[in-house]
Amino acid sequence: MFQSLLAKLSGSQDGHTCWQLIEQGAKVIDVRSPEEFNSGHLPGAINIPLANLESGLTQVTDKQASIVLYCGAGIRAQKGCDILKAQGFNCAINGGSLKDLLCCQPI
Ligand SMILES: O=S(=O)([O-])[S-]
Repeated sequence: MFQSLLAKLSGSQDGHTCWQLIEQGAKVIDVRSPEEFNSGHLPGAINIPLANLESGLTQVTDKQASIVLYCGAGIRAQKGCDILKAQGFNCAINGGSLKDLLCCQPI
């Protein structure tokens, strides 16, 4: 509940929009810590902790690529979006929290 509220306040996209993008091939970046990532993450997500994002995004070279970032409640994901947009990745969106994304994962 608290995480969902934080996700809304962080400016994250709704989960269904995120899943549509993911199904269309968007890159999925989990900006949480490796410990958080290892305790559960979205299938296909890559882990680039927020602190490493500026230098760590070597897997994505196409600046027009859709990128969905998520974290625990959307705050770090929003910061990550801001970092990527400053680098010219204009299609980066805040997917909010892992929990919210899992809740609306298409079957
Ligand atoms: O939203 S958060 O995972 O940075 S607390």
